[in-house]
Parts: sequence; C-alpha cells; structure tokens
Amino acid sequence: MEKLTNVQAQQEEEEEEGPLSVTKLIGGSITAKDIKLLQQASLHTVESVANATKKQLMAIPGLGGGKVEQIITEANKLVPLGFLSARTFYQMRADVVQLSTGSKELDKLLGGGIETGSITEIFGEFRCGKTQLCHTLAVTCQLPISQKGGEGKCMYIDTENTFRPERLAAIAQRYKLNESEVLDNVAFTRAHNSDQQTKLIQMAAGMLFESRYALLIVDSAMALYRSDYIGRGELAARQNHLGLFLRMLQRLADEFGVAVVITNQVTASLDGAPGMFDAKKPIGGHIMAHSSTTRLYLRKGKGETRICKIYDSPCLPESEAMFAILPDGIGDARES
Ligand SMILES: Nc1ncnc2c1ncn2[C@@H]1O[C@H](COP(=O)(O)OP(=O)(O)OP(=O)(O)O)[C@@H](O)[C@H]1O
Repeated sequence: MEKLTNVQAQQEEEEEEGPLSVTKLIGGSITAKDIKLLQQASLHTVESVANATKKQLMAIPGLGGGKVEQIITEANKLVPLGFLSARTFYQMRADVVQLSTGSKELDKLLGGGIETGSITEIFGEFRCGKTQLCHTLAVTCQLPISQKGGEGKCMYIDTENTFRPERLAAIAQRYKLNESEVLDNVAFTRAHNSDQQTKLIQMAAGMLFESRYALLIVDSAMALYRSDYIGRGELAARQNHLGLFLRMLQRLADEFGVAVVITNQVTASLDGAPGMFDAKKPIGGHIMAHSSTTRLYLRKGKGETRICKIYDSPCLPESEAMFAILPDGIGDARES
C-alpha cells in the first residue's frame, strides 16, 4: 500500500513538472466556459496562453477585451517572464533527451541523436531515406531513455501516402519491442491539403497535452504547399501560411518538449557555381530556413548507403556521416 502511495506521489510530481493545464486559470471572473474557448483555440496549457499575443487572444470568438486582460494577468502569474543564468541553462541542456536514429554513426554526428524540444528538418532528393528515417524514429522514440529513446508516443502526419505500418513492425522486431504496442503508440493521419495540415497541428496540441508524446513527424512538410500554391503570384500567400504552420510546430516543441521532425524536398540551386559537387537546396525559402533549428541534408551513397550532412545547426559543425537503409530500419553501413 505504501508502495502504491509512493508511485502516486511520484506520478503527481511528474505531472507537476509538465506543462500546466489551462484549467488552472479558472478563478475570479475566468470561468470554465472561458477555458473551453481557449481550448477550442488549441490553447491547452497556461504556457501556450502566456506565450500568445494579446492580438491572438482577442481574435478568439467569445472572449472580450476585459476577459483577455484578466487571462493574461493570471497566466503571467503562473508562468512569469524572466531570465536564468547561462549555467542553469547549460545544466538544463545536458538533460535534453535525444532520440536515436538507429545508426551509431549518425547519432554520433548529431551529438547523440535527434534533439527533443526543437525542429529538425531532413531534406534531400527522392529515395535518399527521409521517410525511412522517420519510420525508424517513430519506433526509437518509444524506447526507454537509457536506450536512447524518449519513452513517448509518436504522432505521424503523412502528406504523400508513404507511411507504411509494416515497416514499423519490422523495426519493432529489431528492438525486441511488442509489435502491436509499437503500432498502438503511433497516432497516424493523412493531410490532403495545406489547410488540413495546419488544422491537424491545432488538433495535435490537445493530444500532446493528454498523453506523453516524444515525437511529432510531418512527412513531407512542403509537398502540399508546392501543389496548393502555384507560381510567383501566390508565393507571398504560401510563405505566410507556411510561416504560421511552422510557428505552431515550434510552439508544440517548446511547450511539450517533443522532437519535431519535418521532411523537405530539394530544388536545383541557381546560385550554386557551375560544376560544383552538389547544387541542391531545400525549398521553403527563408521562412523554412529560420524555423528549423537543425537542418540535415541526405544524399544517396552506394547501394543501400546514404550520407547525412549537417547543413545548419546552432551547435554542430558541418560534417558528414554514412548510414544505411536496412530491412529493419536505419542502421550503420555494413562492411563490404
Ligand atoms: N524494407 C526495406 N528494406 C530495405 N530498404 C528499403 C525498404 N523499404 C524501402 N527501402 C529503401 O528506401 C529507399 C527509399 O527511401 P525513402 O522512402 O526514405 O525515400 P525518401 O527520401 O522519403 O524519398 P521520397 O521523397 O521519394 O519520399 C529506397 O532506396 C528503398 O529501396
């Protein structure tokens, strides 16, 4: 009995550590009905309310100016703005969970694996392994932290009809995980246009609050934008929409500490010097460039091998590693 009490106490403590439920704002003139309006606007945590602009809150139907002021005041009391020392932040960074890619070489290149709490963009030509890497991560994110996992579920948004659960089953076997459990722990959906893609991310906020997720995948983030917005005339509208979408992803990474992995395609770079080894660049322009924290460029190697290059990172050098696409997911290149 005492044991049970300890477990309950630990669970409660863990719950306290996560994001705060927006229901904590109820009190004074803030009612359960107001909270419902915030939740309908996909603001499920006090953090999300505290980080929203006044303009965003004012745009929620049913909330008036006075109420918004009150909500902001209460949210700021629970999540105050402030500074912390770089040493404290350094210690916090040391605790950031990294998800194994399945390849030791690739993990080493990434300084441990795919970082949780930030956006990693994986781009490259067709067949270079983007989707296969996403499938492997959908399984490794479920592993215990001691085995380089994230002890959480995966949310998978597929925009190109390339998600294959049978690949997950094969990867689960490799890690000696129960196949059915692994499949149960992946919430999958298809998006058919860029509006749907954004709507699904709004829905994701509620799911991330309800249950422990370690990874959110959008494969591919840009494909639908490419087909929904055509020509130069629609470029500004596309970039606005994309900017909003990526900001929402960043918000989820910040608030829930999930790793956000997005894939992207490449286009021939016009500014690459003629004859240069590789003149491809990711699409999505500056908006994509500034929203992704880490950008990884994949290209084909010999046979099953692929090469990953760190294209942009706030803390990793621009080096490369080789990995392989194997029947049981991403792994290290086999000696030939
Ligand atoms: N079961 C498997 N065993 C080994 N290799 C596989 C398996 N399934 C797919 N592959 C290999 O993975 C490669 C395709 O990789 P992936 O699907 O990740 O491409 P991608 O980079 O997402 O490309 P695209 O942009 O076309 O979707 C192909 O070379 C394919 O042979």
